[in-house]
Amino acid sequence: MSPDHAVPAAVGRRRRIALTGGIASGKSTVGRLLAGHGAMLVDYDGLSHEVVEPGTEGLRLVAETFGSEVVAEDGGLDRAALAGLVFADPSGRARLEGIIHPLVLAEADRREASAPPQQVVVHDVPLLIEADLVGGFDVVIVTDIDPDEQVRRAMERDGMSEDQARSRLSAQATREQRLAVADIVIDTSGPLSALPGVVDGLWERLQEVSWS
Ligand SMILES: CC(C)(COP(=O)(O)OP(=O)(O)OC[C@H]1O[C@@H](n2cnc3c(N)ncnc32)[C@H](O)[C@@H]1O)[C@@H](O)C(=O)NCCC(=O)NCCS
Ligand SMILES: Nc1ncnc2c1ncn2[C@@H]1O[C@H](COP(=O)(O)OP(=O)(O)OP(=O)(O)O)[C@@H](O)[C@H]1O
Repeated sequence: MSPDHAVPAAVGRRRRIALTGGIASGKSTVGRLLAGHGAMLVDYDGLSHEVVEPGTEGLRLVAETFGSEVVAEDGGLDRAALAGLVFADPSGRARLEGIIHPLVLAEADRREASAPPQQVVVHDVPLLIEADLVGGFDVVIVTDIDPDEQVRRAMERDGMSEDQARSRLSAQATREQRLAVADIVIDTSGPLSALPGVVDGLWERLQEVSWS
């Protein structure tokens, strides 16, 4: 955790925390550990998959926009085919985001609305900066590692080629842009085994926030 970033006094009823970071920077791992402490976790990547499941309006709109080549034989979304299109083409990516983001944001609101008033709600939002969502949260947590290590981890976790990993990275905000909006920075460059202890400290720090 960076000592340079003070946690601000928070506003609002529920304790709304944004957890962001670039691809394979460790967001989901930190999010799961926070959920283990009692936070409600709203996983935007997970929601972005749910809103295009077979039979959804989301999948219908994506197929209408990008054509049958992005629909797999089983009727589900061919995610690899769609990734190949949109990460090579910013205008295609903007069209996809125009379909997916409103659906994800509406569902995220619904999930949060089911939480009790004092609940800490952690929104795992990969594109917090890109989608201009920073202002809606009490605290912004950023998972941070060197971009070359992100590429290595994405390749190992997802079986991506280096080109594929780098094209996702270049579709995202820069490390500097993220650090500029962070209230709390979690350095995930260490071993995975060190992260539970780091998140224990993070949880304690969140208890000290003066929520109003
Ligand atoms: C193109 C798609 C089908 C590729 O699917 P795939 O299973 O390979 O990736 P998945 O959705 O699991 O995302 C993995 C990671 O890729 C990165 N990523 C995803 N979408 C984007 C995007 N539009 N811009 C930049 N990075 C992105 C994020 O770091 C994310 O954590 C998918 O990423 C997608 O639908 N993207 C648009 C929706 C979106 O913006 N999702 C981000 C969270 S709301
Ligand atoms: N110290 C560490 N902290 C977090 N993750 C680590 C660490 N060391 C290795 N990893 C690995 O890095 C990979 C990426 O982690 P994770 O899935 O949490 O990232 P993410 O930011 O949620 O990724 P994405 O946005 O692409 O879904 C995982 O395979 C994880 O096990």
